[in-house]
Amino acid sequence: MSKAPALKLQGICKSFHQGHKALHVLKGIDLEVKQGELVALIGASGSGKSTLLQVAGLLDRPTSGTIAIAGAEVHDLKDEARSDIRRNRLGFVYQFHHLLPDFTALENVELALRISGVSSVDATAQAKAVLEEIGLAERLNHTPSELSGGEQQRVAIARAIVTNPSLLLADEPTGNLDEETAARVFKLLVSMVRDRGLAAVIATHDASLAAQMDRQLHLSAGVLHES
Ligand SMILES: Nc1ncnc2c1ncn2[C@@H]1O[C@H](COP(=O)(O)OP(=O)(O)OP(=O)(O)O)[C@@H](O)[C@H]1O
Repeated sequence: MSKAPALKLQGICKSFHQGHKALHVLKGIDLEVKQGELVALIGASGSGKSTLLQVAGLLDRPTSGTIAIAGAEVHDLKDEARSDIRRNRLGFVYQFHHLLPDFTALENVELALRISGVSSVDATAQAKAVLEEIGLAERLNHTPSELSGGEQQRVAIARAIVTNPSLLLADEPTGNLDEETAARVFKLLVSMVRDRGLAAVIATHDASLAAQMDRQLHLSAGVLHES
C-alpha cells in the first residue's frame, strides 16, 4: 500500500456569491489525513463543515486550492473522472440515510457495489457480509421504512464502506438519532472503519464522539485549528 495520504488539501478556499455579495466560507484550508487516520471535524453551525466535506468529496469544486486523494491530484479532473473517484475511492454518510425507499437493505448496499462494477453474485455476497457484520443479519429484506432510525443509519454506513473506499467522509452521521442510539451506531462506525484501516473525516457536534477519533480539528472563521 502506498504511503500517500488518504486526503491532502492545500490552500482550499470556497466562496458563495449571491448577487453582489460574496460569502467566504473556507479561507485557506490545509489538511492532511494519513491512511487509516480518523479525524473529527468540529465547528459551530454555519462554520462550513458540510462545505469542506463536499469539496473534499468532489461533490463541489473549491474556488481555489488543490486536492489529492490517495496521492492522485483530483481538483482539475473533469466531471466523469470525479464521479469515478467518488464511486471507487470515497464513501459518504450523511445525517439522513438517503437510502432508496423501494429497495431492501440488501439491495441498497448491493447497488453501491454494482455501480462500482462488481458482479451481481459477488455484490450479493459482499453486501450480506457487511450487513451481518453491522448487526443487521435479520433485516436484510426490510425496506428503509421497516427499519428503525439507528438501523437505517447502519445500512447507510454499510453502503458507504462496502466498496472499501480509501476515505470515508461523514457529515453528522448520527446527528438524527437519540443520544444512546447515536453512541452505539457511532461506535460501530468507528470499529468498522478501524478494522478496515480506512481513513475518515467525520463532522460532529458531539464532543464525546469526536474524542474517539485520532485528531480533532476545529473549523472557525474559515480555517482549521488543531485541538
Ligand atoms: N450553495 C450555497 N450557496 C450559498 N451559501 C451557501 C451554500 N452552501 C452553504 N452556504 C453557506 O455557507 C456557510 C457554511 O455552510 P455549511 O453548511 O458548510 O455549514 P456547517 O458548518 O456544515 O453547518 P451545520 O453544522 O449547521 O450543518 C453557511 O453560512 C451557509 O449558509
